[in-house]
This record gives sequence, C-alpha cells and structure tokens, in this order.
Amino acid sequence: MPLLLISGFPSSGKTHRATQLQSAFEAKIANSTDARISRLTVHLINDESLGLSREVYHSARPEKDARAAEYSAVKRVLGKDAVVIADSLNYIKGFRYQLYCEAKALQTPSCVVHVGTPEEKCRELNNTLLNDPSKPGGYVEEDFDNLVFRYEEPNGMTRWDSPLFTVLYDDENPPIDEIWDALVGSDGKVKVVKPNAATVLTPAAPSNLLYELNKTTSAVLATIASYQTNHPGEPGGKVTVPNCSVAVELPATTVTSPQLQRLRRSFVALNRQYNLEPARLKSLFVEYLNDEFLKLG
Ligand SMILES: Nc1ncnc2c1ncn2[C@@H]1O[C@H](COP(=O)(O)OP(=O)(O)OP(=O)(O)O)[C@@H](O)[C@H]1O
Repeated sequence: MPLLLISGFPSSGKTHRATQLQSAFEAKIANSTDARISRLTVHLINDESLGLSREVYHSARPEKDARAAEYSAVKRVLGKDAVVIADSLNYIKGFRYQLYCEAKALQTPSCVVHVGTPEEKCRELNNTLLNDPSKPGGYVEEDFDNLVFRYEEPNGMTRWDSPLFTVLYDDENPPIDEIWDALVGSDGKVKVVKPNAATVLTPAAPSNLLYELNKTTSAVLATIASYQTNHPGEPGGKVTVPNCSVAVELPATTVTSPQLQRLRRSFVALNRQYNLEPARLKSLFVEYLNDEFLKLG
C-alpha cells in the first residue's frame, strides 16, 4: 500500500511531521466505514524503529548499511495493508528513485514530504538535542555539515519526487488531507497506480540486462552527440531517437559529453537491479534524461 517518503536536513523536524501524519492517518482509518480503508495500518519506519544511532552517518559503510536496513524495512511492509511512512533523511535522489520504483512495481502510490526547515534553524535544533541527553537525535557538527552539504533537495518536476509537499517550520500541520488524497484517494476510493512496464518486477532478471542497459543508453547518447555535431553552438532542441516514442528535449544550456555520460552511468546504476522490460529501456532512459535536463533549465 502507499508510501510516503519524508525528506529533509538533519534535525529538521522530520519525525515531528511524520508522527503528526501518522496520528492524522490513524484517525482517518479509525473513522472510515470503507473496509478497504479501515483495514489499513500505518507503519512508521525511522532510525529509532530500526534501532540505528545517528553515528552511522559518520562513515560511509555503516551509513550504507543503514540505508539498506531502511530499504528492506519499507519493502517488507509495502505490499501489505499498510500506509508506510519512511521517516529518514532520504537525501539521496537515487535512493528516493529506488523506493519510488518499489511502490510503482506494487501499483501503489507514493509521495514526498519535504521538511523545508532552513539550515540555521536545523543547526539550532540539532545543538539543543546534542545538549539534552534525555532526547534521541542530534548529529556531531562534522556529520551535520556533511549531510547538509550532500543533501539533494526533492524536485517536484521529477516523477519520483512527485507529488511533492513542502512543510515549513512554522506550519502548524502538514497539508494532511491533500497528502492523504495523494496516497489513498478521497471518497473512499483506494488508489491504484497503473504499473509501468518498466517497473513491474518479474521473477528473473534477464542475464543480459546490464549489457542491454549499456547498449541502449549508449545508443541514445550517440544520437544526441550526432544531433549536437549537426547543430554546433545551438543549445536546446528536440532530438528524435530512432525506435523511441519519446524525444529528447535538450536544455537551453549546453550539455557536455561528460555530463551525459554521468547521467547514463547513474541511470544504469539505478536500474540494473530491476527486471526492466528491454523494449521500454530506451523511452525510460529518454524520460530520465528529460527529467534531469529540466533541472538544468
Ligand atoms: N515545526 C516544529 N515545531 C516545533 N518543534 C519542532 C518542529 N520541528 C522540529 N521540532 C523539534 O526539533 C527537534 C528535532 O526534531 P525531529 O526529531 O523531528 O527532527 P528529525 O529531522 O526527525 O531529526 P533526525 O535527522 O535526527 O531524524 C525535536 O525536539 C522536535 O520536537
């Protein structure tokens, strides 16, 4: 069932918002006369529920393990009659993308709540937590700075970060009804997301998937390179890709070959674990590029 991803700076108030949403959702479920809704439960997954300390963010390996723990915890409950609130930093775009794919593969909606507390306020809250051993949380300064530096802000223009709700520190409550509507639907209609051919998980990944991913994405880059060669000094433009229903929409700024290669590599890394339909690879990559180009302007 639906997935709500919370994302925000360290000590920004993510758990504060997650518990507000959890209580509000539980009240809606308790008051519903629709059996499809009244059987739902709300699962809050965060560092506390997973027994993780903030120290995991001090070095790469434990942090990676912590993310893997969150990922499996979300996956474990996602298919059940549950509304899952993933209340963690969720600061890496690729990680949010993977969770989005998990939800989509189960034909269930997802959305992102960005806790938009400014950095200086987060620092103040963080210092208060550090000085109060009776409360959980608080990051040592070096980890706090590092996490803020690496934070990849959600972008509502991308499919995996939308719908996106931003909650400011002074907002008394998040937009609960709108979020509920995005996840569960109004008027007792439980939402079902149309599966995307690309994200339906099939039992066994084709063994040549990595080969196909590399071949297809390289072919798309070759088409873009040839377009750029034929249109020197002209950024922007629409590139028709052979045998693909979607065209590449180049941004107004010039995209260099290393930039394109970087995007290609991240697409391959993100998707190599999914059993993607080879026929959909090309359009999926083009859609991914277009999403990324939108950010370049
Ligand atoms: N909007 C707010 N209004 C009042 N208090 C808040 C608000 N946001 C956060 N706080 C307080 O700030 C502290 C940190 O909040 P919280 O634990 O929710 O942050 P977090 O983002 O979940 O932290 P972490 O990054 O460690 O998971 C808590 O004491 C919380 O009560």
